Amino acid sequence: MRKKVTIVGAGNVGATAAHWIAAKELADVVLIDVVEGVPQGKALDLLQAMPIEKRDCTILGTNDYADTAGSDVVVITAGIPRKPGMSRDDLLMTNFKIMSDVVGKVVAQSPDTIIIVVSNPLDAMAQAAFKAAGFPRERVIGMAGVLDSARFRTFIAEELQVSVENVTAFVLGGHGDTMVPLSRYSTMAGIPITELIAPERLKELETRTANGGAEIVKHLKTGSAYYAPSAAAVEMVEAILKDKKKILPCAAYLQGEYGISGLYVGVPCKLGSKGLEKIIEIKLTAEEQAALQKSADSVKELCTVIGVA
Ligand SMILES: NC(=O)c1ccc[n+]([C@@H]2O[C@H](COP(=O)([O-])OP(=O)(O)OC[C@H]3O[C@@H](n4cnc5c(N)ncnc54)[C@H](O)[C@@H]3O)[C@@H](O)[C@H]2O)c1
Ligand SMILES: O=C(O)C[C@H](O)C(=O)O
Repeated sequence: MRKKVTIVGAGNVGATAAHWIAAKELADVVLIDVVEGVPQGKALDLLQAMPIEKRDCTILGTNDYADTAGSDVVVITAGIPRKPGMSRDDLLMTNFKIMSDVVGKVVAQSPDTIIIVVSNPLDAMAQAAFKAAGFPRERVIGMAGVLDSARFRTFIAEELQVSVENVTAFVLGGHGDTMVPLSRYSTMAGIPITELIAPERLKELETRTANGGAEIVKHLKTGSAYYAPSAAAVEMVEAILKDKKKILPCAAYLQGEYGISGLYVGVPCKLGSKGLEKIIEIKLTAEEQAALQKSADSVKELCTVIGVA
């Protein structure tokens, strides 16, 4: 039997995630939204691309959670995106209400599922979903680090004029201005980029990465990025469905790792069929640890505001 993935929110990120899943023939997809007609229309449109793409996936658009029953993975993208001049934190109250509404309905239909949270502000929304779901931390994971690291990898590959396949990078911390691009653990063909790119230039690439979301919002004006974010969420879905044991930076509920407790923060994680299978602890310098702590503090502030700290 094919795997089943539900995507909550049939907007830009949600519909594009459905597209990537179907294009990779990873699973049958259920696309659900509060707006009537939009998930149905987008799902039917995508379904009609399957004969052309030679992919056998069903794609169902719906407003009824009964259709999501028994999902292996649920990706939550429901929520408003930011516009120019806004920070992700400005979305907190609106998206918290949406998250609280959605998670209960998801869990009622798929009590054994693994939830991947995408809605912003990411780490606080992951924490809200975790508390609302009542699942173990292994089954509620936030997507941000894969996207932020992909942005960093893009800029490094451009800088060094090499294939993106040669570049690995890690961005840790919360998905906000305080995220922590870890140049020391980023490589080109195994060579630390700190040996290849001058420190001042590296700093510029780190800053561009940290502002990567805002750079796209400024261009788009009406919303935020969705091609790379949806591809990032689908990389996590694939790692879980195929039990790949893949190490990816994800927002996970820390219980003492990196000296942080009771909070979602981006760290390197091993993803497999059980969801979050391990948190990888890498040695940080005092400066990196302080930056991670600062980032965690800003996540905690948001969690306190919505009462999920
Ligand atoms: N974590 C990340 O790295 C990352 C990256 C990109 C976007 N995002 C976030 O993802 C969210 C979605 O972005 P988008 O560009 O797809 O926005 P969008 O406006 O295109 O889509 C959001 C969809 O959510 C739906 N929705 C609203 N309330 C709902 C509810 N209660 N139940 C079901 N659906 C509901 C809307 O009808 C809409 O179709 C935003 O919060 C955005 O900030 C996060
Ligand atoms: O920037 C945003 O608001 C959307 C997303 O978090 C991103 O980084 O692209």
